[in-house]
Amino acid sequence: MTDAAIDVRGLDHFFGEGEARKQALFDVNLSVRRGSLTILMGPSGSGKTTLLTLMGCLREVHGGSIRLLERELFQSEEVTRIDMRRRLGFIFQAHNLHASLTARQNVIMGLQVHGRGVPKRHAAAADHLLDMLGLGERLEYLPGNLSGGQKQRVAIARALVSNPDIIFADEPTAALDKISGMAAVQLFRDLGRTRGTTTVMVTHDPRILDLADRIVTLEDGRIVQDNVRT
Ligand SMILES: Nc1ncnc2c1ncn2[C@@H]1O[C@H](COP(=O)(O)OP(=O)(O)OP(=O)(O)O)[C@@H](O)[C@H]1O
Repeated sequence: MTDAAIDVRGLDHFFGEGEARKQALFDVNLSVRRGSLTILMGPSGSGKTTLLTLMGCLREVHGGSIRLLERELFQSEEVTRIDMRRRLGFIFQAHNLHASLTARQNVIMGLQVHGRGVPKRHAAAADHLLDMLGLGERLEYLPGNLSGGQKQRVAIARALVSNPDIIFADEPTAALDKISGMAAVQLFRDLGRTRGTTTVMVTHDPRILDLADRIVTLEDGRIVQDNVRT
């Protein structure tokens, strides 16, 4: 097994057709070490989300190569991408919790969509993660009775409960206060150290930069800075 969970080579990406065609990524090269925590930064429109969604098999790769967990995504079949997505955890700003399900049930959904595990262990796994994220007292709450930051933490627990190989997160701490934001990112770091989980996270949050192993900065669709921290 190679040390790279993700290996991006010569990646270009375009949106639109004809006159409206616009290049969003230019010759991006990035190798992400297994178990590491990488932050993607850069101004609005620099291509962070485009890169994250390409690596996360949520878009088709049109030019260049992405090897994800040793599988090539360029010219891959949709069925390969679906299969790969089962090994990934996604955390987006729009947390999309089910309004009629409790915090615990929302997290269990993260396992059921993967068809993973033994059902009677699902609740224990969900409770453990919610507890680690400071929501041990809110297991039975519906999303409508949770604050924005609490909902975001439920979404984080839902992404982690299937024990993904890679976590892709877009501004996961934006709705969180400093302490819960740091705790969530610390959890990603710990999962990297203990389980080899790789995290790639887009953020503008300066409070968590010190927790990253690497900070990659994009501008106008290109990597302009790559700061590996020791
Ligand atoms: N679906 C789309 N159709 C057309 N253009 C798009 C689409 N998605 C992104 N773009 C363009 O691609 C470029 C990169 O966008 P992207 O969302 O990846 O940037 P970003 O760095 O994530 O920005 P933000 O921090 O605002 O989320 C921008 O110029 C954007 O307008």
